[in-house]
Amino acid sequence: MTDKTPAREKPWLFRTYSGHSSAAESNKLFRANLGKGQTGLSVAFDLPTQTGYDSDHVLARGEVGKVGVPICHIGDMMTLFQDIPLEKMNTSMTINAPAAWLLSLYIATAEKQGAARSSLNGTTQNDIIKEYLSRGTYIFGPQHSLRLTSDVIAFTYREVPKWNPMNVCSYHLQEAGATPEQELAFALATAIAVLDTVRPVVPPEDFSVVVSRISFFVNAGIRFVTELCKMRSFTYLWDEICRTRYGITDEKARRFRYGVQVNSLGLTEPQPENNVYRILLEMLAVVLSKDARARAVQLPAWNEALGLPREWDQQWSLRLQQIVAYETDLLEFGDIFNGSTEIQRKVDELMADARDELKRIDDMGGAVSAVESSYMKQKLVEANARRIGAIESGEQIVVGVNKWTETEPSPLTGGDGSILTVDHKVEAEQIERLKAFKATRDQGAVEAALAGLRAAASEGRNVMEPSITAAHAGVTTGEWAQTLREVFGEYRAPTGVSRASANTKGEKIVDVRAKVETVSAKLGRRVKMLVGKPGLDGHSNGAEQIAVRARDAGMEVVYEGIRLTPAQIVNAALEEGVHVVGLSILSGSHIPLVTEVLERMKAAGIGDIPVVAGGIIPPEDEKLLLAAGCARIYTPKDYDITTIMGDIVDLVGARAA
Ligand SMILES: CC(C)(COP(=O)(O)OP(=O)(O)OC[C@H]1O[C@@H](n2cnc3c(N)ncnc32)[C@H](O)[C@@H]1OP(=O)(O)O)[C@@H](O)C(=O)NCCC(=O)NCCSC(=O)CCC(=O)O
Repeated sequence: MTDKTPAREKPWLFRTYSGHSSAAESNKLFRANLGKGQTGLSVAFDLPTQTGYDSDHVLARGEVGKVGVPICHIGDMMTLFQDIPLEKMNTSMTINAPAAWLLSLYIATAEKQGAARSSLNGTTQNDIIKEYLSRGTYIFGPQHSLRLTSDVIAFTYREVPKWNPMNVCSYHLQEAGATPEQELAFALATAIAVLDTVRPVVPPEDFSVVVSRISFFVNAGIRFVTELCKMRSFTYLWDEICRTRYGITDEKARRFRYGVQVNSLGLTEPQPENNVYRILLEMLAVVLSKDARARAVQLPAWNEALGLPREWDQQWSLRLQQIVAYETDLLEFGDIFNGSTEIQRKVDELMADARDELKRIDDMGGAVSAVESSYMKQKLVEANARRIGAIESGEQIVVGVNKWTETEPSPLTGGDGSILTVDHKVEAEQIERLKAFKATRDQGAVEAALAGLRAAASEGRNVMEPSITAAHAGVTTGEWAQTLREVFGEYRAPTGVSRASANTKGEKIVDVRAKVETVSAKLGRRVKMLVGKPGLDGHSNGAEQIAVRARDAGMEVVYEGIRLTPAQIVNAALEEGVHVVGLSILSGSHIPLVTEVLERMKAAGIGDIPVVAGGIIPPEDEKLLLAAGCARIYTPKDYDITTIMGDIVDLVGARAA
């Protein structure tokens, strides 16, 4: 270093998406991560918490503490942030349908720590539109959900002014297969739907501040030059929308502020060490251009396609960010792409396509109509089908997957313990703690708080203050959500599968179609497959692609969407008279859920119908499931769906014979 070393920009926030098992375990993990130089926290909640159920609910079975931390009440939240002063932290909470509730617990916890609401920094994800399209943790219908989002926004801009009440997410759309143009258009259409909902409920003079608090959560895939251009396009388009649609004159209020997690969909199970390169390239897309730089980054771990990452795996990802920020000279430069005609050409192209798509959605009546009519979902299912088709045909190269698959044995993945496994005991222990907590509550205060919440929800008043009162009174996550379920009702989003066409090409699908005809002739009716998603996991891409391809192969397909109980799936198999059942589970709860389906099928007298399962299933679990009676297991390495279809028809054919 010399005297001439230029001043460095402040780096973005460093986070890792973490949380599992229990509040106490997750607190330990948070403090360890902060000790390693992480500058913010990103909380992963388990699926029961994300869908508004307490750990002792029947639907929570097998899911407690799996993909995140279970938070049932203020006691759990206080444990989660024990010895972490919230007034000094910048916390992201990936919470959507019950965002108002988890924010209330967070505020109540801060208040117990002696911190003022106004000091809090952070983000509640709170983007329900993409839950219908991709993540699947919605509870209520679009109108009621947007009203809750709008309540959070209208509350925070006054009471918690540094809080980001929502992150409009294009991240999960890319995980569902979205093209860069779709990511731009669908996310911006979502932001418009939210602002159009909140505009009438805030005084006009406050609207510019409200707009300035809208922030985004974006993805970055491996085509990193296009992704870099996508980020620049987002910045220009958001500025344009704020100016022209909302008349925002303050330039600062129009800034495109975004956080990032880079792509998980493209991480490979074969030769997983190569994912480190992918993650670095993807990160460059969001940090290289200063004028469109991410303000917060979290990176997936190299082994995410294998299972849950361990602390060391997360540390390796954090170190990658630190090397880019502190060892390279990146932060010493202004924008290194301004003036590049090639970059601008691509940006203009992306913006033109995104504007066309935005106009189409606007003409349909906006993002909510485009969800309800299943337009957006169908487009995503089709885009993902094209992506998978290109990998199958070899048109899109994925190193180690469809090319250069030969490999030396990896020293990183050998033996047990190369991924994190959550102890099965955590569920029972969490339920015990919940029982003990409930026993200490003032029941009168709980009931009064729930009555206050119900009244606010049904009378159209902001639910935030009553929710904070409920948090202090010891109301649980399940009680809060159940009260609102009773007022708003529940919702099932369109699957987008019935109208999506796959149009698979190549000889292999022609062979499978012929096989389906032969087996159907033998059966005397068309081969019929049930595609089921048991449990609370809402990541439905796999199930959708199987359903679409099975239909393309000539099968009749029953797919009723996410979050079904094993009992409902077995009922559907009986009623629909299917010949094969395919189950998809990505949350790690495959053992209890698949075995329950198998047992119930036996009990219902249809135990001879073949059951196949797909998901992130480690080899040891694969053995257990095959021993329990599962006919086939598919994991991310089985990327060729047409081959899977061939396999499935063979299974049905063998049974028919
Ligand atoms: C978008 C942000 C980063 C905004 O955060 P903050 O409010 O803390 O930041 P900020 O104050 O807006 O910005 C920080 C600094 O950058 C400056 N700044 C911001 N935007 C700027 C811009 N466009 N141009 C120039 N400067 C800018 C600000 O003035 C400020 O500077 P000064 O400091 O000088 O004032 C946030 O919402 C966030 O962290 N989002 C990501 C959340 C996340 O990680 N979610 C994980 C989801 S995990 C997930 O979904 C996993 C997958 C799954 O579960 O399915």
